[in-house]
Amino acid sequence: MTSTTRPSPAPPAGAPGRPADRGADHGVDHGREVREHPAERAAVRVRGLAKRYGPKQAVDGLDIDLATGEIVAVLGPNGAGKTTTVEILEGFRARDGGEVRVLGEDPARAGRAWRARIGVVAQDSRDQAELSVAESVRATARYYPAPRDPDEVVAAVGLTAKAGARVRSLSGGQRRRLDVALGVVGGPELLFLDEPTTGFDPQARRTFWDLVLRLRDAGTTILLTTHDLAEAAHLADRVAVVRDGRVVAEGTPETLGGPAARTPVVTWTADGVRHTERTDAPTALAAHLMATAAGPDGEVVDLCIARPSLEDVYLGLVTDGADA
Ligand SMILES: Nc1ncnc2c1ncn2[C@@H]1O[C@H](COP(=O)(O)OP(=O)(O)OP(=O)(O)O)[C@@H](O)[C@H]1O
Repeated sequence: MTSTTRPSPAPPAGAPGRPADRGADHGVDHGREVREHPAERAAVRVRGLAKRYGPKQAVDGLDIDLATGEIVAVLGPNGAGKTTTVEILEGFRARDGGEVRVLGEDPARAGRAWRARIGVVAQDSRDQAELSVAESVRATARYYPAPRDPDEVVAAVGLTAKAGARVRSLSGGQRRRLDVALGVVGGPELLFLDEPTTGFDPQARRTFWDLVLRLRDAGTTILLTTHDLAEAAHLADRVAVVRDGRVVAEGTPETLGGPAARTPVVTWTADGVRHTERTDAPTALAAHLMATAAGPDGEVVDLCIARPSLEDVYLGLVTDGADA
């Protein structure tokens, strides 16, 4: 990820409603299925986004949509163009080409009222180090017309015990939780979460996931970038895989990559050799192995039948030479 430090989202606006309708129609664009949403349900609509840094085409014709009230996880290898894309959607970076609508406006021209409707949890934020946790959250809440209760937000991210501690004294994971608190205290309609659980311990990560799902259930639209495939599988309604500056696959965590990518894999050991076979009939193969490859005790050694995980499918999509 690039190490740009973005300004905190700020100021006031008219209080927005937050419809929770998450339905969507479907269409086809550039040979890839793209979900089309009626304008009033589209929180984000991006077509043909392009951004170049010198000779590097960082974003190269990227299309993505988010319907109001859904969580979309953007996945992709280092340097794929995720952060650049997100920063353009947040209005913190200019684009070279393409159409972008975020909450109905072009981020390149949107003003303070629009900014107050989005929340940003960036990767790197180091301001407010001398304030306490509670002071920091209250100070940020004051920028917004309809903020959440700061104490409730501190509790929701599990920092009540640290409410009086100075920000600079927090551990890395605690600081990340505070970042999340600062991103959501304004009550955003659309929340950008950039690798939000980096440095969280497993329990804190679970607590955070619950918070994100509660925000989604209350109608918040969430764009999540993460390298944590378990996080994407747990949280996302849809995932989009970015490679070389464009979306090469998208779908639900259960259907990404299509049926072929989900073919079960049977592995077993015979005569000291590990075997792997992909088959749509794993039970029949297991029965065959039991009849032919079982040892004297009737066991097939280390027999395992598994459906490829989201991580397996993702790696197939982003590995060099993969047919995406
Ligand atoms: N400010 C910049 N100046 C020059 N090149 C940049 C700049 N920001 C990003 N790049 C380059 O653009 C490409 C896309 O970077 P970006 O940070 O968007 O990728 P990413 O998908 O977010 O990566 P990561 O997963 O590592 O965070 C990379 O090749 C990166 O080196």
